[in-house]
Amino acid sequence: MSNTRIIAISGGSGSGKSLFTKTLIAEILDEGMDIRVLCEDHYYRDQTHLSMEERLQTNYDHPQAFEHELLEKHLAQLKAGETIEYPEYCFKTHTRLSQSQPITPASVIIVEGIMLLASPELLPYFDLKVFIDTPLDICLLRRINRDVQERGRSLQCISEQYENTVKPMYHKFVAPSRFTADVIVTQGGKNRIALDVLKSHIQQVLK
Ligand SMILES: Nc1ncnc2c1ncn2[C@@H]1O[C@H](COP(=O)(O)OP(=O)(O)O)[C@@H](O)[C@H]1O
Ligand SMILES: Nc1ccn([C@@H]2O[C@H](COP(=O)(O)O)[C@@H](O)[C@H]2O)c(=O)n1
Repeated sequence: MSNTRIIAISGGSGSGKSLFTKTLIAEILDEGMDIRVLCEDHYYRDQTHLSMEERLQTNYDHPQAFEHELLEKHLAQLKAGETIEYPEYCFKTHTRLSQSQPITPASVIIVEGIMLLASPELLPYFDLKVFIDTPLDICLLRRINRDVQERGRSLQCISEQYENTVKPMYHKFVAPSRFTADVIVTQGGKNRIALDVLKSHIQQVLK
């Protein structure tokens, strides 16, 4: 049986999943531990066959927007001690890139993403499920800054997407998925006590 432990970190867009995960990973790697991180965003479906206009119509906040079949396969492979080819995704073109990156197995794998806990097919892979619970207005403010600076979006495009898909899908899929979590974290990516709790859990697992 595999000793690999998979930790899922979920929550709304802008809730602080990436910051929480990056902080955790940096501190754990500093201590020389064996850990990898996967981001659900890399598993958005490829859309190279669609026009830009069609890509802009896609609902990126629905579980079907992700190729969860591939993520599931990769989690099974990592558990089985196999190396995976981790896809790359571009938020500016809304497509998957042609290159991928090999990721070798490790004792602990952290996966972060909005729909992880809303996807029943993925739940059996997770040994620990964490939900970052941040009020939606704070998520939106953070998302505006990030999407303008890093994802090449205009304010108009951000507000239309928020009204049409991000907000309704958050209420339909993401918010209810918190009830599947083992741990709920408030205050986003800067919750020092939650980071310490997760770190000591991982240290226990790796003993
Ligand atoms: N507790 C926090 N306080 C202030 N800013 C935060 C906090 N958590 C995250 N952020 C910032 O908010 C933005 C979105 O956070 P991020 O971790 O990328 O969210 P997610 O991965 O959930 O979409 C980033 O610029 C991040 O640095
Ligand atoms: N082509 C895409 C793909 C996704 N999005 C948005 O990204 C959000 C999820 O990523 P986080 O890092 O913020 O968790 C999701 O809410 C999608 O709306 C996009 O805008 N374009």
